[in-house]
Amino acid sequence: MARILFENASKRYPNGFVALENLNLEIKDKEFVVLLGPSGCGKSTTLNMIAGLEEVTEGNLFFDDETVNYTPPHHRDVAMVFQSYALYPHKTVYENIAFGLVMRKHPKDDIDRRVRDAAERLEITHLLDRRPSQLSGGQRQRVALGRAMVRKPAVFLMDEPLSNLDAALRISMRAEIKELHRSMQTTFVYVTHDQAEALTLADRIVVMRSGRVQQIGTPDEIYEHPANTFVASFLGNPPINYLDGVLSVEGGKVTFVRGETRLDFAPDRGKKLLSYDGRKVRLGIRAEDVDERAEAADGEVIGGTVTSVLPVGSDQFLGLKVEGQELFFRVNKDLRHNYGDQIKLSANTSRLHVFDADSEMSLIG
Ligand SMILES: Nc1ncnc2c1ncn2[C@@H]1O[C@H](COP(=O)(O)OP(=O)(O)OP(=O)(O)O)[C@@H](O)[C@H]1O
Repeated sequence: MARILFENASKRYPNGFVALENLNLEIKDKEFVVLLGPSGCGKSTTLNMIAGLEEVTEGNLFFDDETVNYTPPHHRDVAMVFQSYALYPHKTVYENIAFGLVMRKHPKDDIDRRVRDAAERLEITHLLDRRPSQLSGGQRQRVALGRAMVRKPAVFLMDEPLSNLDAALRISMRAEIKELHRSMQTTFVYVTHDQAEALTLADRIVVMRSGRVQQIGTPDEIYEHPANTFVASFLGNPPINYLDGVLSVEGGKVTFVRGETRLDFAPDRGKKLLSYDGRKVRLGIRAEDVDERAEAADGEVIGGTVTSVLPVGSDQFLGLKVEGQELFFRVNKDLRHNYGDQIKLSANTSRLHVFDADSEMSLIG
């Protein structure tokens, strides 16, 4: 059992740089939490603090009800898988997986049982006598996972474990990591800058920027209700589009206005905006939240000139110049468009996002 709790926790490196500021985060027992954010935002620092590789310089870190601020790594019951795999090159796969248990002086037959059990689950039994140099990247990654698995840790920490793999393997390994979490019934904390990885793996995602948490929530909450433009932009492919304009409220109807473009918010969205008449806002429209109908209703039309048509399998990315700004949408590939065409798309107004123009915080939560 392991619940992890950061309470007002900060990390100041010896050179004075504050890599993490006032983190308050509870990771529940058996939860799969993904720390997501751009390079340098403090993800690895947070993970290393859980592992005990970095000290908490302010605040507290608890495992269950005990402070572990000063508990050394080997007393924390955590196992960590790194991006680099960190395998011993001169040891066989078997010896690599067994290493942690040998160091802890486990009985030989127990070690053998655990190594073979992990190898079987990871489908690498036939590789047990090989050395790391004789393995593919995906196989090395499995060995690194096996080494962590045999320890049966209370907390499993992973720092970008898939980023050295090619795209196809990354997707299949994601499924394996998810299955591993299900079968191990252990707390997982996973670091990545890859939004797709976070959305597929996490029970909850912690979005970070410059050492500060931006939002904590389920993948759905983060995607559907981004707290600010940073979070909104970080998830979505192609990224969310923005148009700056003003809100107009008339007779209970809330409309976004920018030049000729007028979009009426669907009532459920609009009711949260009734007090914002005249407010300068940044409208967010996700790439997939448009469709093409013969007649888009008034208050739903996004019209513009086609600037690019990029097929991506069953869909296409469509560049559209709207009010002097280039927006990108994802539409069905069967829609035929050419560069320079004047077209009208219909916005799904129940899914529009709206942010304050200055603070960039969501106005609809
Ligand atoms: N030992 C250190 N001394 C000073 N600053 C450090 C040290 N280690 C990391 N930093 C800084 O702290 C910030 C956070 O680093 P961290 O490794 O946690 O980022 P990250 O989000 O994991 O990034 P990446 O995805 O690139 O690994 C960075 O700006 C980094 O330069």
